[in-house]
Amino acid sequence: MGALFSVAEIRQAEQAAAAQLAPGTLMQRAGQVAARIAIDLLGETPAPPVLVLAGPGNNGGDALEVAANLAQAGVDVTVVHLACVGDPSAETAHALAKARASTAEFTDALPAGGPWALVVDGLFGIGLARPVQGEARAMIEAVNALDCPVLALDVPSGLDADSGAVIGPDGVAVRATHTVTFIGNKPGLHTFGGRDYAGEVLVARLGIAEDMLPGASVHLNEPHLFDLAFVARLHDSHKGSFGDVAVVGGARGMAGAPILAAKAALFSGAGRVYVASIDHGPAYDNAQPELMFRDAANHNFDGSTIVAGPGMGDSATAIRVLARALDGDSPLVLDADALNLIAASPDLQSRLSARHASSILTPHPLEAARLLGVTAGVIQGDRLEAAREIAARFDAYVVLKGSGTIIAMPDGEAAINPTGNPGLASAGTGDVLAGLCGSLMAQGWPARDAALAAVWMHGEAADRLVAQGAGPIGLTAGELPEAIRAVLNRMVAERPKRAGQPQS
Ligand SMILES: NC(=O)C1=CN([C@@H]2O[C@H](COP(=O)(O)OP(=O)(O)OC[C@H]3O[C@@H](n4cnc5c(N)ncnc54)[C@H](O)[C@@H]3O)[C@@H](O)[C@H]2O)[C@@H](O)CC1
Ligand SMILES: Nc1ncnc2c1ncn2[C@@H]1O[C@H](COP(=O)(O)OP(=O)(O)O)[C@@H](O)[C@H]1O
Ligand SMILES: [K+]
Repeated sequence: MGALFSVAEIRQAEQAAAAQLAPGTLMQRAGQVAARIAIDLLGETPAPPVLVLAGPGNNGGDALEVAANLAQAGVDVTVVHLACVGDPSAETAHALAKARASTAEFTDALPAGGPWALVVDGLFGIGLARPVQGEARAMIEAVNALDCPVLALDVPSGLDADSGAVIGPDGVAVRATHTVTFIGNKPGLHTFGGRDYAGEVLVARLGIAEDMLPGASVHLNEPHLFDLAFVARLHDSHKGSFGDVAVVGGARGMAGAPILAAKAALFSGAGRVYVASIDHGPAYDNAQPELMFRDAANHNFDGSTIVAGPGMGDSATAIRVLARALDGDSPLVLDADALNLIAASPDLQSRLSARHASSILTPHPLEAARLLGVTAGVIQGDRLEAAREIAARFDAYVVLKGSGTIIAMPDGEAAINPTGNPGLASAGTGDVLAGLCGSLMAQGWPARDAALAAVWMHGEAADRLVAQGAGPIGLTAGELPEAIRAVLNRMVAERPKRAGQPQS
């Protein structure tokens, strides 16, 4: 469930399956299933024509199969086919002959006409090797200017199915409303540009047996991955049963960031929440008087889960307190300035690598870039690989934030998060996520489950707020903790009653 496969893994499965089938079977199945989806998308509306774009390779072959199937179903179809330089594959040649023999109308250039009821994008799939240029590029730009549903076959043309990056320094890709992806789901449809370019993703296995695909090391982040960690509360419990969280941060001028993290910890069930301020912090927070304020330099963190970084700054005190936190045996969440300080200090890096207790690192792409000594562009170019590299380097759980957040485990497993929306793109939402991660660990959750669940619930909370009209425009970080509380309580209530300590 939710497995994601690299292009190399899909290619292997495709070859193994094709060897056992009559030539062209997989392409015909792809054409049939995509045509059915196209007909569903057309709905009841009679008959503006469907435009099918067929590229030079086998993705184009799929598109030609779709065109033939749609024509056979009585749909008015126009096909633009970009012929390949050499000979097409035998199955593509066969699909071309079939489409030519159908009622589908072929034209050489993108017709100026329309309106189209639907565009089917079969220009390029997983075989795209370089940036799209020339005629195909002009077609993609024209399709992106249309206001109709677009069904991409396998992958939106121009998108890298492994990474979610548009191929090329100045590349273009089709912005689809729907993508039917073949054989197995692909990571690039769910992270970085993937969510914007792929739209709704449907997986068509093409009848390929599960055992033809390798065991996946990457999955969509779904509740079944962290289900066992949800526990109902016993009546016979007290605040000490649910752990202490200490948020370390709040240098001068940045006192709000740790308060947001602390509020998230409080609203997600931590028993006691402290804000340990780097500079002299407030005595208390009028809006959240449950929070206890301490001076970080003198605070004893023993027994607390530490969330270090929100608004922490780079003072000598910040470095000293961070070194102490890294050396201790408390579970630790490292965010924001804590990550920047670690990136700049080989000494702090070795303290992090040497930890025995769990650490969750929550970098955004620029913080990840600093940790690896590269640019944010390099990180975004392969988010999965970047998150895994940081996890391996520091033997830690890594949450690489952004659209399609990656959660990478030190053992190489990874997940891509499907919840959340651009309402989260505002200051402070990352502080809330860090506080939530810390709170779940303080309540006894293993770091893996805490990272997966925190990211999922944080996004789900934002999605619920948007559904209520509180975003995406103008959604504030301060609104998230209450929405997260609702998500968390619902998750616990909906699951089989399991009281006591979380299990994994
Ligand atoms: N062979 C089969 O039986 C099956 C093929 N399938 C489809 O086949 C696709 C993969 O097919 P291919 O390997 O032929 O690859 P694609 O069709 O994705 O693209 C490769 C073709 O595009 C050309 N090309 C690559 N980059 C280009 C660029 N920037 N500008 C212009 N031309 C460029 C190549 O020379 C080649 O002709 C999958 O994505 C899937 O849609 C699936 O239906 C599964 C079954
Ligand atoms: N476009 C988006 N879609 C989904 N999630 C997003 C988007 N933009 C930001 N987020 C999420 O919002 C949070 C932002 O965190 P961060 O960049 O650290 O901000 P800050 O430091 O201001 O709190 C992360 O959880 C990130 O994954
Ligand atoms: K495509």
